[in-house]
Amino acid sequence: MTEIIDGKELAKTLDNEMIRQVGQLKQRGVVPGLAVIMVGNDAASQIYVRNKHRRSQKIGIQSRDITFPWDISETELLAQIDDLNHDPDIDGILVQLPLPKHIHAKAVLEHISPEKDVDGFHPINVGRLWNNDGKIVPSTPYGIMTMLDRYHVQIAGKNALIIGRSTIVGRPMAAMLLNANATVTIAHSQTDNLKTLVHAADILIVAVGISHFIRGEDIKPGAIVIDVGMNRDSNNHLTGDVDFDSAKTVASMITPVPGGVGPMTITMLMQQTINIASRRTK
Ligand SMILES: Nc1nc(=O)c2c([nH]1)NC[C@@H]1CN(c3ccc(C(=O)N[C@@H](CCC(=O)O)C(=O)O)cc3)C=[N+]21
Ligand SMILES: [Mg+2]
Repeated sequence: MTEIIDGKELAKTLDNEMIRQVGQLKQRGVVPGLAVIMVGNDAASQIYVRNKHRRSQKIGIQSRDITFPWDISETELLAQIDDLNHDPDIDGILVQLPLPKHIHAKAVLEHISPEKDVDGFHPINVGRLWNNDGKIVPSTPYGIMTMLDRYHVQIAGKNALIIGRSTIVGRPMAAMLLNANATVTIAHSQTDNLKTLVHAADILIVAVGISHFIRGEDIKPGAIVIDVGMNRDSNNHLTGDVDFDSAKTVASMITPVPGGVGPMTITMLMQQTINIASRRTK
């Protein structure tokens, strides 16, 4: 029987665990604070920021949304980050991506204090993760690791294939699976013989941004399939990188889209804000 990994349901379970954690912090006088900076008014980003705000309120995290017009200068944006870096009420700072072309995203991300970099995109946190000493790590792969853990997937010794090498999913996913003792392969658009690699994968993570890129016939029977894709079809419905219906008949466990990886990304953002707050000393 194929098991559906229900990210939405697991997110609810973890919300309740976080509500308790926040309650304990409040007894110490600590309220976790998350600042989300959005530049411009991209519709998809607005929905995502609103979801984060709602989830924060449910859990008891103080969330501060800061929106700037599309034409804000890089200097102004950096000044806002300086303020938040020094604000004792703020534990986590997230700058919603993508940023406008005239702003150097790399300079902005590197300006965030590594101790408040709740996305885990700062080079210090990237280095810590690859040293198997991660303190704050990217939320999407962390959410995937949490799903694998809570569904009791054995990772050590398994062939894990990640398709996609982005800095927000593929690369940190590889580091986390390596840290968990998988044998890790990263495939990408230049990879030869992808079909052979996919057929050998016990754990398959697909993050390519192409609807139905992987089908049931591609997969090793019994594989665990994690779909990171969030594509919009012609009816504006969300579709994954995996053809769920055919893959479901071959995989032993599989994540749906929506309701799989997406809800867990926000969950891990919240969890890490709480983790940072719990390290406060005063
Ligand atoms: N600095 C930064 N950090 C991010 O983590 C970040 C970002 N910028 N920019 C945009 C993307 C996108 N992203 C999503 C997270 C969760 C869902 C999510 O909850 N999806 C649900 C519902 C989606 C729906 O129905 O529209 C699901 O998959 O079931 C979606 C999108 C985080 N991002
Ligand atoms: Mg740019």
